[in-house]
Amino acid sequence: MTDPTTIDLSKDAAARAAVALVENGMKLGLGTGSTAKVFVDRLAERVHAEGMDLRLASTSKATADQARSLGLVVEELDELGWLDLTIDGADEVDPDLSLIKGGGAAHLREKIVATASDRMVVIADQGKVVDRLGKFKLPVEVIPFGWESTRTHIQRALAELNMADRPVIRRERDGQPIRTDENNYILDLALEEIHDAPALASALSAIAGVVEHGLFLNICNLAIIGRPDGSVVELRREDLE
Ligand SMILES: O=C(CO)[C@H](O)[C@H](O)COP(=O)(O)O
Repeated sequence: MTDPTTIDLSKDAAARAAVALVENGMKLGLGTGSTAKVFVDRLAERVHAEGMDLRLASTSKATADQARSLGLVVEELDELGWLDLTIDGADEVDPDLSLIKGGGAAHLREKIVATASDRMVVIADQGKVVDRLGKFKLPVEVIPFGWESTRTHIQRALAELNMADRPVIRRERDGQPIRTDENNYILDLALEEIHDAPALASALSAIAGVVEHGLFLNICNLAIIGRPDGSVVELRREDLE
């Protein structure tokens, strides 16, 4: 576990390294979360300092608002078509560059944007690197209509994979279910260890009412892991192949 006092330095190191990957003229996807927020801050500094010409799409309303507040122009993904690069955070990164995302309830748009990009780069602190996915609760975005039936289907699917859990609906402080940018609910799955992520991903995707789960498999090309001393470690997909 990373010491919380050093996390911001780690995030800043990862964000700065990611900003260095951005080239003038790129179409760029902006992620969501506290690490992505640092990246957008650093990106805006570089864009203004160098007069860079970028076209940007966002994975959430929150990031779009932040970027616009910093003087960046954010367009709809469909106006840009295909992106060169998306830079985003993650909740867990394993040695195969498989990810859990959705801690910020944005994984649906995050997955759409990342998979509409030539490359996805993850930025994170060391605390996100795990040997096996699953300690972080796996978020699953579901349609509000019939969500309790959807939860029952998820529970049955987990049982068939020898995983036991009763998914918990994510709530706001006032007790209301949180709503995603697409107005859906989030169910969080406390699985502890995911032994067969592709099987779990397929099982979840096959359930009516599930919009998207937070497993990102074979999507991330590079993970930049920031360290408190300002250095970074890079985990690359090419090194795995
Ligand atoms: O998936 C996400 C949002 O849905 C975030 O990228 C993930 O939760 C990491 O966030 P942070 O950088 O704040 O730890």
